[in-house]
This record gives sequence, structure tokens and C-alpha cells, in this order.
Amino acid sequence: MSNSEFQKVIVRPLDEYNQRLVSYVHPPYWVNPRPVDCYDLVVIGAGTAGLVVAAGAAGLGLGLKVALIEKHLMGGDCLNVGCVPSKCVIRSARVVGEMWNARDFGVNITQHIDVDFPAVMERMRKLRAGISHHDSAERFQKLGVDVFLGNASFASNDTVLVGDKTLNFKKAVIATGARAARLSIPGIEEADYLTNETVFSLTQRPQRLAVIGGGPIGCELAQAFRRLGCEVVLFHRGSHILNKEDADAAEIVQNVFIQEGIRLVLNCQMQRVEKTIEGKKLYFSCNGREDSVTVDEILAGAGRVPNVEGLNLETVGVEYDQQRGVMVNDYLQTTNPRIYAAGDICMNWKFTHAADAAARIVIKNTLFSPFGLGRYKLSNLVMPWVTYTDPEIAHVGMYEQEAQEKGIDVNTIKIPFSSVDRAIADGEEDGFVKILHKKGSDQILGATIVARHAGEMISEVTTAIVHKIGLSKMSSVIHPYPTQAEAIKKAADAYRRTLLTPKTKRFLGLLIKFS
Ligand SMILES: Cc1cc2nc3c(=O)[nH]c(=O)nc-3n(C[C@H](O)[C@H](O)[C@H](O)COP(=O)(O)OP(=O)(O)OC[C@H]3O[C@@H](n4cnc5c(N)ncnc54)[C@H](O)[C@@H]3O)c2cc1C
Ligand SMILES: NC(=O)c1ccc[n+]([C@@H]2O[C@H](COP(=O)([O-])OP(=O)(O)OC[C@H]3O[C@@H](n4cnc5c(N)ncnc54)[C@H](O)[C@@H]3O)[C@@H](O)[C@H]2O)c1
Repeated sequence: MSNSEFQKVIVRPLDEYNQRLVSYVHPPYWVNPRPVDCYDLVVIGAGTAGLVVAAGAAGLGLGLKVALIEKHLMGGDCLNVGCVPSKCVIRSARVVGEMWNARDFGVNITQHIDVDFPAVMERMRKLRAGISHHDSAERFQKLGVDVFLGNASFASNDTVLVGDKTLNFKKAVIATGARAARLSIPGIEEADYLTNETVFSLTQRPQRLAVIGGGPIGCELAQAFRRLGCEVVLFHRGSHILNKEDADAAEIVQNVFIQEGIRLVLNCQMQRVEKTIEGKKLYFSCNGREDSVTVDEILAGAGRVPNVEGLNLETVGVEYDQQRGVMVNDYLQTTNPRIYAAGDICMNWKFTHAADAAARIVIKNTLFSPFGLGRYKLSNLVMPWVTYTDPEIAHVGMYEQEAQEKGIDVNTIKIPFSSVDRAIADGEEDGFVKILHKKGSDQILGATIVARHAGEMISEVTTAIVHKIGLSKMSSVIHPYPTQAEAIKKAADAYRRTLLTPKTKRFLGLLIKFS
């Protein structure tokens, strides 16, 4: 193996857990296999999308030749620097959130809450390493996939290079994901800042943290770090945080942030950053007022850019955009019909479950649609998502505005958790279930849930949308009492009540009379 083909990877800190992680997802002594004559599928990138395509195709037991190429860590963002580490850290932060509010539940915590930040991060590293075997090079090799560690680039219409190896393919899949957008604020590169790629390597708590960007990454991590004991200032360009979400939902989370002591700087313009002896000094303007704040660390959550560089896409006629990534049609086919793409590299939905669902479409469309027959479409997916703040915001389907833009008349049913017994018992009344349905019909078009475990509740509505179960049928589903999910049934019952017109009431009156 040549040196250019394989580079050892270090994940900091270099403790036993990170060594175990690397031993699975980028084994230091991995020897790339000798390529077969021609692969049915060559998959570039071993994040969620690439892993699902490779495992799905090889696991069919049809003797397909599948190659998977990863330049860094198998498992991609989700396992290594995304969902998994963030949710582990958020779990520790939730314990603190519970303790902060303990008095409301009649529990006095007499001692100062002492967050052992190094232990929080160690727990995360331990759990991450513990599940990493699932994405390991060895496991994929055992599934029958040829795993190549190294940087992939297209050499011609039917070949990909990895180091000194040439892989011939019938079809290829680009699944190279995205990375944190660099911030273009004067002085910030010199001052240095954290992204999702480095924040999970912290072992000491930054006392003062500036988070730039009030999207899902910025908000999830701002709240977690605040609860873990940092002073947090969250900078956001918009007039409120999480501005892609339902505005009522975002408002609830924003109020919690303020209560918990996160300093919000909204409508901000970052001007420059200076490294001083006191720390990193950020100069900004907000609603026409100039100000500055000094912190120990800056964390960027300011959007993602696709990993299109170095793939030599021009050679194979795959069109792309530096912002939106690889261009695909609804079948996830690129402008080169033999090359497909899936996941963050080509989709607006930048979620692990979206990458997984897209990968399944790619398997069907690359392998089981002769002459393009029976192809599956991305636009047919019903995509839920969850932002893991506390409370969580979960959403599926359309928003009101989207429906209006499409000319669909809609009604919205909103059930506040202040009317749900279990939420009252839990002290979690600040939230709601909002269901959007077609006017004059019980067809559900979308839903937003704001609740501590909204992510666990949204799938009921997703199932209803996917399988065209209307509110009338949902109203007949018994929900255990007391649960927060009862709010969904209450919404369905509220719809049923709207059917009680004077005419139906008269009919019911007759039934009563003759019963
Ligand atoms: C902090 C954070 C938290 C998140 N939390 C959630 C969450 O809770 N839920 C959720 O659904 N989503 C979450 N996401 C989003 C989720 O991580 C991504 O949507 C998902 O990882 C996308 O998978 P992918 O396979 O498209 O790309 P990636 O996971 O980015 O994988 C792409 C892989 O391709 C490799 N690669 C790139 N170029 C090359 C090349 N030339 N040759 C070989 N290999 C290459 C990369 O090294 C990488 O391993 C989070 C993201 C972040 C950053
Ligand atoms: N729970 C989840 O599923 C989850 C969690 C994290 C990330 N993700 C995925 O990752 C994607 C990226 O997340 P993200 O939060 O980085 O991006 P984002 O684009 O969703 O949000 C970033 C926000 O930062 C603001 N911003 C950008 N530059 C700024 C600046 N200089 N000053 C102030 N504000 C600035 C932008 O206006 C934007 O609203 C998301 O779209 C999501 O799909 C998902």
C-alpha cells in the first residue's frame, strides 16, 4: 500500500475509548483489498448514506461486488462528530436541567451542582466507542463489502482511484456528506474556533462560550453547554432562533434559553474577532448598536457545505454547486446516469434518517430498475425531524405557509400541553401538538410537537401521514392515560367535534329519542 493511499487517523484525546473507536472505524493497520475486475457498485463515503447502500447491496446475497471507500472515519458525521456524541452530551445536560428545576417538584438539592465536565465527555467517548463496531471496517468486510480506506476521486466514466488502486465500476454512488461552513468574520481564523469536528474533543469546560448560528447545531449545543456550566452567548442573524421551525415552537425554546441564562444576540452582524490576553473578543452589532464580548471558545453552527472537492466530478460530468452540493434528479441520479448520490452531499434534508432513506432509494434505483422502470422518488418520502433542545421540537409534513403557497386550504388544531394531564403532572405544560389537516377533510398534512420527548411522539403522526390514516381513525385509537401522546388523540377528537353540525346533532337527537 502506498503512503498516499492510507493515513493514520488520530481522534483526540487519545484515550482508550478513542483508540477503540479508531480501531473500528479507521483501523491503523488496515490493508486495502485487491480490487475485483469490475464492481457492480462503488460507494464513496462511509457515513450513514454510504454504509446503508453498501450493506444493503452486499447483504442481498446476490453475489454483487460492492466497494466502499472512506477517507477518514467510517460512520461519518453521525457516529463520530454529529448525532451520537451530541445526544450523549445532551443527556448529561438534561440531568442538570432536571436538577435546576428540582425545587418545583418538592426536591431540594442542598449542595451546589457540580458538573464534572471531563467525566461528561468521557462518558460520551465511551458510549461512542461502544457502538462504533457496528460501522467498523471489519464488520463491512464480513458483510462482503470491499472496504478501501483512502481518498477517492473519479478518473474516468467508469473508474475511481483510491491511492494507487483503480476500481472499475458499473454504477457509483457519491455519499461524501457535508462539513461545517467556515465563518467569514475578519480575525476569526487567527483566533481559531470550534466546529462539530472539534467540539467533541474538548476535555475541559470552556468557561465562556460563544456559539455562532441559532440553527439546530447551535441551539442543541448552546443549551447543552450552558447546562454543563458554561456562560453561553448565542449569536444569530435572524430575529429569533430556529427560524426554519414553526415560529410558536421556536418561541417556546427561545424563552427556555433566556430563562436558563443563555445570552441571545439576535439580528446580529459579526464584525471581527481579536485574540486578546483575556480571551477571544468578538465585536458585533445588533439592531444598530455596537458591542463586544470576550470568550474562551467560539463554536460555529452556521450551516453546512458539501464535500465536493477532490472528487474530480468534472471528469465524469457530475454537476454540482459549492453550496447545494451534487445535483440530482428525483431518483437521486446525478447528471451522469451511471452515478447516483445520497445524503448530505445532495439533499436539503440533512438528517441521518434522511440519508438512510435516500440510500435505500439508491439501492433500488441502481440495481432493480432495468431501463429506468419502477424507480423510487425522493419526493415521495415523508420526512420527520427533531431538534433535540429541551423541550424538543419535532416536525413532519407541511407547515401552514407551505400549504398556503401550494394553494391548499388548511385547518390547524392546536392542543397545548397545559390541557394534558400527564404533561401537567410532569411539570411540562409549555408545549403543544399542532396538527395541520386539509380543510373539509380529515387528511393530515403536517404536525409540529413541542415536548420534552417530542421526537418519541412524532412517529405516530408520520405513520398516519404515510399510511393515509385520517384524524377520524386516529380518534378511535385508545391512548393510555396518562401519557403526553394523548395530546395527539385530543387533536383527533377536536377534529371529530367539528363534524358535529346542526344536521348531525339533529340526527343524533333522533337516535337518542328512539334508543
Ligand atoms: C453536531 C451534529 C448533530 C447532528 N445531529 C443529528 C441528529 O440528532 N439527527 C439526525 O438525523 N441528524 C443529525 N445530524 C446530521 C447527520 O449527522 C447527517 O445528516 C448525516 O451524518 C449525513 O450522512 P451522510 O452519509 O450523508 O454524510 P457523512 O456522515 O458526512 O459521511 C460522509 C463520509 O464521506 C467521507 N468522504 C468525504 N469525501 C470523501 C472522499 N473523497 N473519499 C472518501 N471518503 C470521503 C467522509 O469522511 C465521511 O465519513 C447532525 C449533524 C451534526 C453536525
Ligand atoms: N437534530 C437534528 O436532526 C440535527 C442536529 C444538528 C444538525 N442537523 C442538521 O445539520 C444541518 C446544519 O445545521 P446548522 O445548525 O449548522 O445549520 P443551519 O443552516 O440550519 O443554521 C445555521 C443558522 O446560523 C445562522 N448564521 C450563519 N452564519 C451566521 C453568522 N455569521 N452570525 C450569526 N448567525 C449566523 C444562519 O442564519 C442559520 O439560521 C441542519 O440543517 C440539520 O439538517 C440536524
